Amino acid sequence: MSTSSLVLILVVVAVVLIAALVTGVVLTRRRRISLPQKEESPRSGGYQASSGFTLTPAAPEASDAEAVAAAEVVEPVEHPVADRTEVDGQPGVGDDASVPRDSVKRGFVEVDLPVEASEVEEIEPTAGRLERLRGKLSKSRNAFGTSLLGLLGAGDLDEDSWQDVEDTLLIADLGAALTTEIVDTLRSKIASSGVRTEAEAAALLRSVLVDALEPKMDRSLKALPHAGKPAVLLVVGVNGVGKTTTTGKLARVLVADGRTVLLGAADTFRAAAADQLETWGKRVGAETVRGPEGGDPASVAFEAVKRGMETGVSTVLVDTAGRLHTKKGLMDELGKVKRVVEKQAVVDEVLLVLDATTGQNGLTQARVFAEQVAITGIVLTKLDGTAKGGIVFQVQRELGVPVKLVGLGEGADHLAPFEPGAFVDALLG
Ligand SMILES: Nc1nc2c(ncn2[C@@H]2O[C@H](COP(=O)(O)OP(=O)(O)OP(=O)(O)O)[C@@H](O)[C@H]2O)c(=O)[nH]1
Repeated sequence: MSTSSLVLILVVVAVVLIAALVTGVVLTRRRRISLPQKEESPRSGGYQASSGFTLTPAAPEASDAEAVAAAEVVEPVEHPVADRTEVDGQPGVGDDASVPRDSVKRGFVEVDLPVEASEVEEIEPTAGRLERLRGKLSKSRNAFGTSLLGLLGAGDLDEDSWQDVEDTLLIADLGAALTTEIVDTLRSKIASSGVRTEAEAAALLRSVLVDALEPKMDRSLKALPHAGKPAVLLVVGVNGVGKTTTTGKLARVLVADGRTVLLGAADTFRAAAADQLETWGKRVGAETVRGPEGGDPASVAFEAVKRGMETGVSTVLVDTAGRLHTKKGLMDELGKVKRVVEKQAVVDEVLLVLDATTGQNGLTQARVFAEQVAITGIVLTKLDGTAKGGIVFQVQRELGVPVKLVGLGEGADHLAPFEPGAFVDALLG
C-alpha cells in the first residue's frame, strides 16, 4: 500500500470518528433536555424529605391543624438588608451575608437553674380575701340584702312590710329568735331616729346586723407554736361538709404567712381522704402523716403531732373522720383523738366545719359536736352555694363560738377569715 493510500485511509477514519463523536454529544444533550422536569412541591415553604416527612418549625402550643396550616402558608423571610456588610455590591455568603463579621460573638452565658423541679404552688395573698371574694356571696346578697334594703328604704313601713322583713330574715336562715330580736331593734331605731332616706336605712341595717354578729368575739386562729411546740388544730365535722378541703386551704393560708405545716390524715375511714390531704400537702410543700386504711385515727393523730414536734413545724393540722358506723362511734373516736393528742401537746383549736347549704341540719350537727368536744371556732363552708348566708348569725349565737373562717368556693384559695363588717357589706352589696 502506497503512502498516499495510507494517509487517505487515516483521514477517512478520523472523519468517521469525529462525526460519531459529534453525533453522540448531540444525542446526549437532547436526552438530557428531554428529561421530565421534577414537579415543584406544593409545600414549597417547607422541606419535603424524600421519604415523605414534612419538617416544619416546632410549635408546641399549636394544634395539629394549626401546624399544618403553618406549614402551608410560610411567609418569605425578610432579608435584613440594613445589616449587610457587603456595601460594594458583592454577594454575601449564607448567614455571613447578614451578620457583620466583626460583631461581638456570643459566649457562654451562666443561667441559674432551679435546684429541683417543684410542684409547690403560688398562693393568693391572704389579706383582704373576704373583700375579694365578696362576689361569691351574690346568692345571699340577692335574697337578703337586696330585698331588705328594698323594704326598709321604701319609707314608712306598715305591718305587712315588717312581716316581709321578718320573712326575709327567716328565709335567710337567721332563726326565729334572732329574727325577732333584729326586727325589734330595727323598729325601735327607725322610730327613734326617723330614717328617711335609703342611705340612712342601709346604714342602720348595717349597724344592727354587724352588732348581731358580735364583732368583739375573738376570731384569731390559734395556729402559732408556743412553748417550743407546734400549735395543734383539729378539724372536725360530719362527712362531706368540706373538712379535708378546709384543712388543705388552711395549710395554704399558713404557708403563705411563712409558717411550716404538717398534716395528719386521721380520717382513716374514707380511703381517698388521706390521698386527698396528701395532695393538698404536696401543693404547699407540707408533709402528711397517714396511717393504714381503717387504722386507729387517734394513733395517726398522735404520730402526726410527734412528727411535727420532731421536725419543728409551726402547726400540725389534723383532719378527722366525718363518718363512722354510728354517731356514738364517731363522737367517742373524736374524744379519743383529742385525749391522745393531749398526751404530748396542747390542742389549740377544735374547728367545727359546717356546710352552710344544709341550714338547720348544720345547727343540729353543731350541737352534737359541741357536747362532745369543746369547739373553739366554726368554719362555715359552701357559702358561695347558698342564699342562706344568715346561718352565720344563728350558728354563732347558738353555740356562743365565733365563726372564724368561711369557705367561698372550691378554689384552693377560696377560704377567708370571717370579718362581721366585711361580711355584712358583702351581703348588702
Ligand atoms: N362550693 C364549695 N364547695 C366546697 C367548699 N368547701 C368544700 N367544698 C367541696 O365539698 C366537697 C366535700 O369536701 P371534702 O373536703 O371532701 O369533705 P369532707 O368533710 O372531708 O368529707 P369526708 O372526708 O367524706 O368526711 C368537695 O367537693 C369540696 O370541693 C366551699 O367553700 N364551697
